[in-house]
Amino acid sequence: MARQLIFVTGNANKLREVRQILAAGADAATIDLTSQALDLPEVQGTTQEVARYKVQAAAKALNGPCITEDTALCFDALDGLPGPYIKDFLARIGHDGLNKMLDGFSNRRANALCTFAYCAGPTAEPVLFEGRTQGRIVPARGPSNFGWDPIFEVEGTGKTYAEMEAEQKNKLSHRYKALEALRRGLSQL
Ligand SMILES: O=c1[nH]c(=O)c2ncn([C@@H]3O[C@H](COP(=O)(O)OP(=O)(O)OP(=O)(O)O)[C@@H](O)[C@H]3O)c2[nH]1
Ligand SMILES: [Mg+2]
Repeated sequence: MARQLIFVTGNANKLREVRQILAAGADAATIDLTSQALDLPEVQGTTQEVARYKVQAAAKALNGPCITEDTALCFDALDGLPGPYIKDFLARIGHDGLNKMLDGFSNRRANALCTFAYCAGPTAEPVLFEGRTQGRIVPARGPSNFGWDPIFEVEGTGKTYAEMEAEQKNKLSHRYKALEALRRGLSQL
């Protein structure tokens, strides 16, 4: 029987990709997803601390099981920053500003890190599932429909996420890899 899960997110783009990835999976029937947008505090810390805190707050608010997702964009030259703070950086300095941040460095490598967190209920310990995709930061190319997609060129493809069709992004993305880990992990819980 399919496991019923509430995905707590306020980000419609994340939800769309998660639904697409689940629908394309071989075992599409194993997760039955609904979603809810809750305004949750997001603490500062490592990506893992942010993820744990957020899913626990969501499970308390819902008084039941749920998943949350956190996406970090980690620059090698900045030892992983902006990381989980990418949302504020993007909102304040945009694609150009993020590119300029790296102009003083020879290394423009970055990785996109997706962390799904599952929490079984208000007092349960969160379980985390990560997926990472390597790339580099480039001047924006492709449609600006989703966050920093136009400035993240995926290693080995010559394309930014924004230049890819949904099918291509959803087969190699940080979110796809984390969702695969979540699927495997949940089947063992
Ligand atoms: O170009 C992109 N391609 C992606 O694949 C992607 N995934 C997330 N993001 C953006 O990175 C920040 C993460 O922040 P975030 O994880 O806290 O998300 P959020 O606050 O929007 O939603 P949520 O916390 O309610 O789930 C936000 O600005 C998101 O829009 C992406 N941008
Ligand atoms: Mg958020």
